[in-house]
Formats: sequence, structure tokens, C-alpha cells
Amino acid sequence: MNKMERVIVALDVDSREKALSIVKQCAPDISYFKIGKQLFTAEGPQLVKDIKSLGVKVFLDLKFHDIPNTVANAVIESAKLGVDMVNIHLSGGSEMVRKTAEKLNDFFEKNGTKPLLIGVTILTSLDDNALKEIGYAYNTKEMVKRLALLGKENGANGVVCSPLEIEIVKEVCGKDFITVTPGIRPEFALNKDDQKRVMTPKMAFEKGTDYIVIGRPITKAASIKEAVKKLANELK
Ligand SMILES: O=C(O)c1cc(=O)[nH]c(=O)n1[C@@H]1O[C@H](COP(=O)(O)O)[C@@H](O)[C@H]1O
Repeated sequence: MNKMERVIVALDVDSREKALSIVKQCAPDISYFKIGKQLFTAEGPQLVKDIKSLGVKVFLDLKFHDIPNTVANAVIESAKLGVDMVNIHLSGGSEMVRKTAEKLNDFFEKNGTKPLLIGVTILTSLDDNALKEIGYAYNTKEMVKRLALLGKENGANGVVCSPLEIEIVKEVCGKDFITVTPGIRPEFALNKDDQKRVMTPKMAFEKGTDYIVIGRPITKAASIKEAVKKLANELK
């Protein structure tokens, strides 16, 4: 897969019209889109199916975090929508991850397809001070490492982490364990917004990430088409 095929654009908008307009403006250079809590709450599962039917890939980012039974069943409902990637919070614990991975494997046996199960480690909007405030005993890098291992040992296919932790995740979990990295700010839009642990797209790929997630630098650009072109140039 070339780099542009590994760019996931976050459709963080409040309506079907706006989401479909972004998908259209990103085409054909971008073919992977993320539907998160805002858009899903506004428009529901039908829009997920509709975007999938355009022939693009969908990452359903609902970051499930609950008791094992609830998360496993919610992930199965996501899989039924035909999405390509789903995520859960690894801080939900090993039993939650294991039960979800097992249910997804059963789903695969019956249906022949399943989404990648990706675990969120430490949100890219958090830094070491924020972790101290929450009461975590370790810094971001150590926490990401611990959670990534927990994910790997219990059946996740990869993690969401910041680009600053790509190398450590690959080192402890192996090259094939997938990293999905938000906190991406291209040279043409360096404003961090609410992100704390950021990197340019080019550097994130150089560090070995599998996918980058990018939202506002593209979706809030004066011209989405121009922004996609600039991103493609930066990645050359
Ligand atoms: O799971 C995610 O996608 C995610 C995890 C994380 O740690 N940080 C993070 O920013 N995200 C998502 O990635 C996107 C980043 O958007 P921008 O900051 O606008 O590029 C948002 O949709 C976030 O919900």
C-alpha cells in the first residue's frame, strides 16, 4: 500500500451532507475515512453503511470502554456494519480485550470477514502531567508500552498511539502489530489544536507507522482538495 492509502481522514462533522462532501473532495487520493463519536451520534449506523457503499474503507472510532460483555457485543454490532477497523480502550483491561477478540474471531468464522481490532493506548491529547493528574504511576511512553503489550497478548491487531511511540510499540510488540497514529500535523498546518503529542505525517511514516489519522488540517482547510494535494506532496 502506498502512503496515501494509509491516510485515514477523520470525518469530525455534524451531518451526513458535510461528511459526504469531505469524502467526495478527498477522492480519489484518499480512500480511508474515520467516523467518530460526533458524526455517529448525529447520523447513526445508516451513514456508516452508506459511506462503505461508496467503495472506501471505514474506521469506526467509537472507542468502546465498558465491561467485557458490553464491549464485545458492541464491537460485533460494528462488525455487522461491514467496517474495516474498530477501536476499544485498552485501559478496559485484559478480559475486555480478550473477550472482544474471541467474539470477533467467532464472527469471522461465520461471516468470513472481520474488522481490525485496534486498542487505544493513551490519547494523543494527554501528556505526562495529565497522566499524573489521573493517577497513573507511569509516564506516557511507559503506559503506551504496557497497554500495547496488553493488547497484543489478548488478541488486538494493533494500537492507536501517538507518533512519538511508534518505535517503542514496534519494538515490544513486533513489526506486524499495527500502529494507527493521530496527532498528525503536516508542514502546511502546524497548529496543534488540542493535541499534545504530535508529529508531521512524513516523519510518522519514517518512524514506521502503518496508518496516520488526520482531521482538522484537511477538513477545516480553506480548500480540502488543496490540502489533500499538499499532503500528497509532503509524503512524496
Ligand atoms: O482513536 C482515535 O482516532 C484518536 C485517538 C487519540 O488518541 N487521539 C485522537 O486524536 N484520535 C482521533 O483522531 C482525530 C484527530 O483529529 P485532528 O486532531 O483534527 O487531526 C480525532 O477524530 C480524534 O478523535
